[in-house]
Amino acid sequence: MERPVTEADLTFDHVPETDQSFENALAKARDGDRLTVDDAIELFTTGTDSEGIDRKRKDRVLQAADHRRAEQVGEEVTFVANLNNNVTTACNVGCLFCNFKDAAHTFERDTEIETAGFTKTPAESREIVADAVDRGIYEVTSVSGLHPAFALDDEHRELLDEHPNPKAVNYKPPERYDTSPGTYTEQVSAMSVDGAHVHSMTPEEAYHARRGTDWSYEEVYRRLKDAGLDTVPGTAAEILVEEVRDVICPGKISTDGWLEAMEAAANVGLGMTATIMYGHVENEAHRAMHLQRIRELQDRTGTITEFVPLSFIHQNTPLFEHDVVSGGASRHEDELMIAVSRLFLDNIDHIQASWVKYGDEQGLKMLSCGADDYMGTILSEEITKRAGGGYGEFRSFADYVEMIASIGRVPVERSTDYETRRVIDPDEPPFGPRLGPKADGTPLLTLEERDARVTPADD
Ligand SMILES: C[S@@+](CC[C@H](N)C(=O)[O-])C[C@H]1O[C@@H](n2cnc3c(N)ncnc32)[C@H](O)[C@@H]1O
Ligand SMILES: Nc1c(NC[C@H](O)[C@H](O)[C@H](O)CO)[nH]c(=O)[nH]c1=O
Ligand SMILES: N[C@@H](Cc1ccc(O)cc1)C(=O)O
Ligand code: SF4
Repeated sequence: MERPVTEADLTFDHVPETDQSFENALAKARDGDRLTVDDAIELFTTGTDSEGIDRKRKDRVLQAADHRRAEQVGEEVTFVANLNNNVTTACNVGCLFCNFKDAAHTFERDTEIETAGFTKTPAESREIVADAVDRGIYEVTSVSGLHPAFALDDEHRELLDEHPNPKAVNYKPPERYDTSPGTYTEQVSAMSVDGAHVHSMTPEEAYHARRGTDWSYEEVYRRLKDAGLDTVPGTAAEILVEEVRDVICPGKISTDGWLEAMEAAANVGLGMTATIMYGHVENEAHRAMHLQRIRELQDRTGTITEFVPLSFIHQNTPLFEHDVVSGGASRHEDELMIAVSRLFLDNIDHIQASWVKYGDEQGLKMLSCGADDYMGTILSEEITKRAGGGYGEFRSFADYVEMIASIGRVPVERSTDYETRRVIDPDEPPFGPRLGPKADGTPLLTLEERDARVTPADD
């Protein structure tokens, strides 16, 4: 049954209305012309001239995107041997789509409440990454809550300790907490084990890492790069339109702030991904405007290696629990999101299909709707799982090769920046990984499989 939508009620200035026609927009997409926001709205809605998604028109959009993918990047499907290591769930930003966070006061020493979350010290992060590097991974993705004790580095810590109003800058000293996350630079350098690629520090985290100072984002990212940061995850983007952010994440960095931080990361020579988190309160006009902001950013920087559509996982989130939304995107909307991203973002080579969000079967389908990257092994997942997603936390190279070969495409192991690639022959197991400092072709196993291997038999 449809749940009633509450009053906050979502009357938006931007609505999916255009002077364009679906057929014109599709013709432009097929010809490779640069699409406008109106064109994208027509493709997302399969025509604003009719209600709902028209299946036949949708299939034509997906075909155009699949065709563009083949022209632009060929038949290879890439993936990476990586680990997610999130440092802390402590966060007070209060995004209404998020259930990853735990209220920061539950982590304090003198509280009666037992926290449901976690914080890792830099030494703990290092151990987790070192163990995964031994298993063959070579990238660590690390995104975290904005723990009030986190500082960029020792100098930032001193400034925060001397700040006249620490509360105003969301700071409490590490002594107040059971476990201290240390500083961002300590965490980044701890995770750079044996040259593992560190993919971390979203614009929202970079904002936290300069709070209470007059440092530029360039200054922050430069220090992080010196500590071992390699690339930046373009999450925290959500929908880059203020009227949507006002509803789903009023406490978060603004659209302009996000763009400024990303441009600064690019200016100091860091590569990055970009994302959209869709399927909640936004409409097709917002999705199209978001794509335009990403395309303009890439025109200025050229440093975005891939675009990752993140389908909103609704089950355990405040937006769903408070009846602001009645669910996430439909399968048709998911497919159109991938396809229109491919057609609109003519300056970004790779579109990722996230199996964490879509599952294996639908993730695989996305590879024929415009996507050409199939994410990574990740070994651990907290954000989607806590939101109620149930598609698991690990894909082995054997799974990847089997799935990709089953749709007649070519499995390719890649580095995070796509600079290094290894084409895998599905007839030549074991499949690896092979690109990491300790990756020798031994298959990555689930922890259970690994334990079963090293535990001697009882009898
Ligand atoms: C959980 S945050 C962690 C990093 C940092 N706190 C930040 O906001 O950038 C990372 C991203 O996860 C995504 N995310 C969070 N909750 C989600 C949900 N319920 N469904 C889909 N994506 C979600 C959002 O795009 C968010 O920016
Ligand atoms: N799409 C999701 C990712 N993507 C991260 C990738 O695996 C990889 O780090 C990136 O391609 C850079 O090389 N990670 C998640 O945890 N959840 C996702 O939905
Ligand atoms: N997709 C991001 C990383 C990420 C995405 C979603 C998550 O839930 C967590 C992390 C990137 O590749 O840059
Ligand atoms: S999305 Fe990030 S900033 Fe927002 S509440 Fe979740 S962890 Fe905090």
